[in-house]
This record gives sequence, C-alpha cells and structure tokens, in this order.
Amino acid sequence: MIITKDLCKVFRTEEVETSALHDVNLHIERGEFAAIMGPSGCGKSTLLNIIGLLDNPSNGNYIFNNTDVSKKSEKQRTHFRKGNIGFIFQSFNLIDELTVFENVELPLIYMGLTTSKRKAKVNEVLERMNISHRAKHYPQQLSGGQQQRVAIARAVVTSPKLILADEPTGNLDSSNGTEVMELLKELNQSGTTVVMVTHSVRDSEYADRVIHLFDGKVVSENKHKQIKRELIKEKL
Ligand SMILES: Nc1ncnc2c1ncn2[C@@H]1O[C@H](COP(=O)(O)OP(=O)(O)OP(=O)(O)O)[C@@H](O)[C@H]1O
Repeated sequence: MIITKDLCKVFRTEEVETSALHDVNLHIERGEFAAIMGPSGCGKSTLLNIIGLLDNPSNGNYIFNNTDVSKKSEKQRTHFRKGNIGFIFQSFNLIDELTVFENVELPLIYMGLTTSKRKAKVNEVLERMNISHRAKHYPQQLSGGQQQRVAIARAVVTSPKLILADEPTGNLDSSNGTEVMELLKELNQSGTTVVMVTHSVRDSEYADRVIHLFDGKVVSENKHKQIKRELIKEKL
C-alpha cells in the first residue's frame, strides 16, 4: 500500500537548509499496523505528512496504492486523500464552533453525500465510538478522551483504507490512552492499515512493526514478535 524509495525532504528557508528525511525506504503492506518512533526532530511528522499526502518529498518516490504520487499537485493530493486517508492528531483538531455530530459529518459533506446518508453514517460511527450520547455537545464540553473518540469517528466516517495517527494518546491519561489504542487496534483488525507516530513504548506494542528513525534515516525496523523473542532470549 505504501512504498517509499530513497525519500528525501529538505526544508529551505532564506538562512538555513534542514534535511528532515534522508533516503527513507519503506514498504508498508495493506492491513499492517506500523509505529514510527524516534527522538524529537528526527523527522517522524515530516514522514507522516508525506505518507498522508499533505506534503511532497523533495526527492525520491512515494508510491501510494500502486500510483507514484511523489510529484502530484496540491489539488491532486487532496483528491487522492479524500475518502482514502483518515487523520488523527495529538491535539484532536476538532472545530470548536461545530457540534460533535457536525464535526464528524464534515468529511461526508466534502464527499457530496446526501443529508440522509450522512445522518445514517455519522450516527453509526458515533455509536461505534461510544460517544453518541454527546452528539449535540461542542468539543469544549467534552473530556480529552471523548474529544479523541470524536476525532477518530471523524477519521473513520468515510471508511478510509489508511489511518494516520500522530501521537494519538499524547494528550490523554493512561486509561483514555488505552481506550484510544484499543479502538485503533479494532480498526486495524477490521482491515484498516494504521501508521502511527508515537513516543510511547506501550502504544508501540499495539503495532505489528516499529520503524525507528534517527536524524531523518530509518535505523531499524522491528517486528514486535521478533522484539519479544529477543527479550525472552536476553532473560534466559
Ligand atoms: N516547515 C518546516 N520548515 C523548516 N524546518 C522544518 C519544518 N518542519 C520540520 N522541520 C524540521 O525538520 C526536522 C524534522 O521535524 P519533524 O517535525 O518531522 O520531527 P519529529 O520527529 O516529528 O519531532 P517531534 O517528535 O518533536 O514532533 C526538524 O529539524 C524540524 O525543525
């Protein structure tokens, strides 16, 4: 589903040039749950933004669903994203002026669905995220965990094939964090590919694979089962 070939990203301002990604080669299969980890500034969000077609690489190729999208225009990228990719952010990114229902409905309006189809889909997904009793509330009237459940509802309402999550539990306490991770696991088990940036080792354990970045380069890719085997070996 996701193939990157020698992917590079350079940010240029008048004074400085920052190489944020350097020859990143990745292959993420459909249905996989991958975590991206690494120290602050190593390029995790930059990589997620390129994978999510929010930004283009400076060099190299990005093949999404068998199409080379490395050099697509902003308009073409928006078209590719629509209905295909759902985003979840650390700070929820809900619109304060809209109710829970209206926030979740928004992507369906962009997709041109009729009012009745939108209503059915939004209600179904709010039910699934266990937040339908707050449909008429505004984001500021909800707890952090509830806001993130709404953000997940908004991300999945179009049934995207790919969910990208940037530190989804970063602003949550551990019990709300666990709930969010369980929801992501459920989505993955029902066939959605998940790519998540995280600083949390505990969250990374939900993933099939952990991709470690350092200074814009992939330094290791561990399958969790392999990590666990190595830990057991160490203990013996
Ligand atoms: N728009 C930009 N303009 C210039 N430099 C940028 C821009 N975005 C990111 N960078 C630089 O690129 C590098 C990678 O940034 P990025 O945000 O991808 O790191 P990160 O691993 O997600 O960090 P964190 O864990 O702190 O969120 C950093 O050195 C950062 O300063």
